[in-house]
Amino acid sequence: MDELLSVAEMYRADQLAIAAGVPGPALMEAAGAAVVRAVCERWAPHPTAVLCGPGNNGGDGFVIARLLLEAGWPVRLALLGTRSALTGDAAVAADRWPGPIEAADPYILKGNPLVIDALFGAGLSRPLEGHARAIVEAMEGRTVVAVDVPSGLHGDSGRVLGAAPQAALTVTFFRRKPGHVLLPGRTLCGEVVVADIGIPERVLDGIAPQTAVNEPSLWRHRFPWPALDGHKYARGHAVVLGGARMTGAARLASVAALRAGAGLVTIACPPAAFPVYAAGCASVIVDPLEEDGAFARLLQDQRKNAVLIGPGAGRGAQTRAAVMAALDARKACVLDADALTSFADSADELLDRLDKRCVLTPHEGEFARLFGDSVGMDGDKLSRVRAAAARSGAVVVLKGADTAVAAPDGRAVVNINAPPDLATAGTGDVLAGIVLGLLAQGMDGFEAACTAVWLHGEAGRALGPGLISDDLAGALPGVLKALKAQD
Ligand SMILES: NC(=O)C1=CN([C@@H]2O[C@H](COP(=O)(O)OP(=O)(O)OC[C@H]3O[C@@H](n4cnc5c(N)ncnc54)[C@H](OP(=O)(O)O)[C@@H]3O)[C@@H](O)[C@H]2O)[C@@H](O)CC1
Ligand SMILES: [K+]
Repeated sequence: MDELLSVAEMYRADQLAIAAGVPGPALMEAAGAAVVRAVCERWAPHPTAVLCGPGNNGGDGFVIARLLLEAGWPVRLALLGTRSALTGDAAVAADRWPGPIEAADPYILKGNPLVIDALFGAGLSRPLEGHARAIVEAMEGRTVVAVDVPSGLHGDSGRVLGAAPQAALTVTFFRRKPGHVLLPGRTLCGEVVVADIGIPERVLDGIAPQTAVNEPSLWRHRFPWPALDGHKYARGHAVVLGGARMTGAARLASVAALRAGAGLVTIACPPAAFPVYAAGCASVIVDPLEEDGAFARLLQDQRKNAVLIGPGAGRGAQTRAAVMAALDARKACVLDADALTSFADSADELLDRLDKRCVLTPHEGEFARLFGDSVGMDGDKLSRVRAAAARSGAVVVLKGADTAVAAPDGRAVVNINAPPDLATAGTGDVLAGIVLGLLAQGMDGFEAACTAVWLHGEAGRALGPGLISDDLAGALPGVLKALKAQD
């Protein structure tokens, strides 16, 4: 599993490693050596400027400078702050640096050296200002290797505090932090290498990380592959509420639910729209809702076990009533788009009714409308999605290029396989449909959401540039086949 450790958890990992008998200076030496290894694998000896900060990130810098010098590289080292202010492991590392210590001024970057950015790492505590900021800004346009994180990037949030350089390579230690995968951090890090510095894996038992990169090892063992003696009803009967006008959305979702493995999919729609839906995918059942209350009656069929409401549903009382009918019927639910926005003025009415079999799939705008009052929009993506899941009791998928998924019990993942080509109309409807198809097959809400987000990203990658949302479901069989081959 690819855990993501918060800054606090990373400090705890260091402490537990030291308590287990790995000396702090050995960790710093290993960290520096790992950076040098990664640098030497990518560049030939090259004039290099190592910029060291006042803490242990700077200590890593002193180790790096010494090892590069020993390897025959032309190295200059500059320190932000004074040598006498260095303490602990960083002071030990500085003692072992045989060369001069220059002041960290932009002039040290003259001649365009390779820059090793060891100014600030996990200990960044406030926005960069003044001198620190000036030296970070002077790195712009140069080849930067970041130690742990690009200085100024916060390891928990992925946000820039003041300024941060664009790195070509970031070498971090033991495990990545959320800031390496959340935007804009992920972009600023460039290539990320995770180095083993001798922290024993078992320290994770004492940390019990709740955050991970979304990858198949988290949920593959629960994927509902059809059984040889199964029949279609064993694979669930999913229902999609179709709207009167924006009919494409429900059609995209229904096909995606089928491709994700649902045994049957029904679109329930206004009678006037029946011809449009019926002319769609032949594998989808279309059921016109002839009279008031017809949707609730349709859901009385116990075999219909999962419901999607939102894509193209229209905003307002009718959609709110449909959501309440699905919740009253105790179905597994996916609520997306208009189903979320319809509760913008009465968020608590919805949030008080949800449970962990409900999956909400908002983008940032929908999230703001539903959770703006309870959770707020100031926190980073991971904190907000976690708070939203805790508030609602539901699984929340906060979409974007760095989609994050949280369960009400505190678990969360960040998804990293989605290509930018997925930023096109209708792809959210497909995602909601995949979640629906997995819920119908009995997957639990959090696992269904994580699986769906990953499958959606892989389908996007398989198609690449030029993809439109109509293509995505058709790419799922190839993605599923490759996933199955990993078993
Ligand atoms: N055993 C270990 O622990 C290992 C740790 N390792 C390495 O240690 C790094 C963490 O080291 P760290 O905790 O010393 O923090 P670090 O990032 O160097 O910064 C702290 C200093 O910066 C200062 N400062 C902060 N923000 C500032 C600002 N905006 N503007 C100006 N100053 C600011 C802050 O000042 P203060 O907030 O105290 O006033 C303090 O002086 C980690 O990223 C990894 O590289 C590896 O060697 C593996 C083993
Ligand atoms: K750094």
